[in-house]
Amino acid sequence: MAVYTHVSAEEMAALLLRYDAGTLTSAKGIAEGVENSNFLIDTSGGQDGERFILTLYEKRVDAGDLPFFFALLDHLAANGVPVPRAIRDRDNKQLQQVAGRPGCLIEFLPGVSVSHPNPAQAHAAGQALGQMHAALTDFKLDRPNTMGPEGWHELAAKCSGDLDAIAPGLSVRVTAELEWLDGAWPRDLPRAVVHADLFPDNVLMRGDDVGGLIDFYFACTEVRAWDIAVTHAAWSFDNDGTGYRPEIGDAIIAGYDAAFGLSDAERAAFPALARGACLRFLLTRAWDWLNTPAGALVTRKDPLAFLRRLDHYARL
Ligand SMILES: Nc1ncnc2c1ncn2[C@@H]1O[C@H](COP(=O)(O)OP(=O)(O)OP(=O)(O)O)[C@@H](O)[C@H]1O
Ligand SMILES: N[C@@H](CCO)C(=O)O
Repeated sequence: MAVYTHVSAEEMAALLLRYDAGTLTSAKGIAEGVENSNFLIDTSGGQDGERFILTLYEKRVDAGDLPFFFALLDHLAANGVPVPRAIRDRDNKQLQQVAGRPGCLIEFLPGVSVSHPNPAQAHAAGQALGQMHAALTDFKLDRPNTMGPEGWHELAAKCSGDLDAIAPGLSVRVTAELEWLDGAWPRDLPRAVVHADLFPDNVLMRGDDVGGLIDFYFACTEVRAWDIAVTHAAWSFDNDGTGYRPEIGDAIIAGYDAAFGLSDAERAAFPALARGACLRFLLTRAWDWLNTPAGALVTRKDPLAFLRRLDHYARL
């Protein structure tokens, strides 16, 4: 369960006083996620009550980047992409301090995250990613990718020999992969702001349709086709990283093609982009595996599930 910071009912009630959102009727910590603390908040607002998400930013989110993320969500929502906006309080402020941390009240979107997507859902997710990229072609802000090629080197150096405690030989494998990616990374492809973390748990489905895209806190300026590689790697395998599901991978690409499309150069670079995606999640999961505080209410994610995906893309 991702709740790193406890927020008392009194603190939540006091926060709600800043908004035209009614008074607190219930609050629950949300089980999913590993990065931030999230709470489901119900209030007496509206005709039949209103529902919100309260997010407290932890770990990898730098509070200085929050204005970028909020502007991105506002831009996407204004262009018809189903994303949750950060709500403005009566003073027009989106960013708050809650229980000593940066936090924000966010629109609640209906839908569920699927853990074993079907091809229609994968097609819809690929299409939603393409629509998001289309809507971002005129988005003017930039944010460097802290989880890009340079970040992988830094993270690998910080984990160093401890990687072998996760799996014997992992350290050598990561070093070899970094070297390969240094040579193969396609630096000349078009760059844009990308989501960079569009896992199934960040897509809220309503049946086979996309009801919402959430969790933009790794969004950054990067090779745009990296986003489709991340999404492909995240969706197209069983959760433990075995069993590539070609019908899912193909549906993701087909959905994306229908909404935005990949150039020949982007298609040619796909194996390298996908290997970079796998290394990114292997390394962040490995770091978390080795460093999650014992008392945190969080379920660590398996780094080796992305080593197995990496093996798949390396065979292409
Ligand atoms: N705007 C929203 N509307 C509805 N549910 C939401 C919303 N934002 C978050 N959630 C719920 O909270 C869960 C955790 O949110 P989120 O994925 O943003 O957390 P995180 O810790 O940043 O996760 P991750 O590990 O994927 O980076 C989601 O899986 C979803 O169930
Ligand atoms: N989506 C990521 C967590 C965010 O870095 C993972 O599953 O490892």
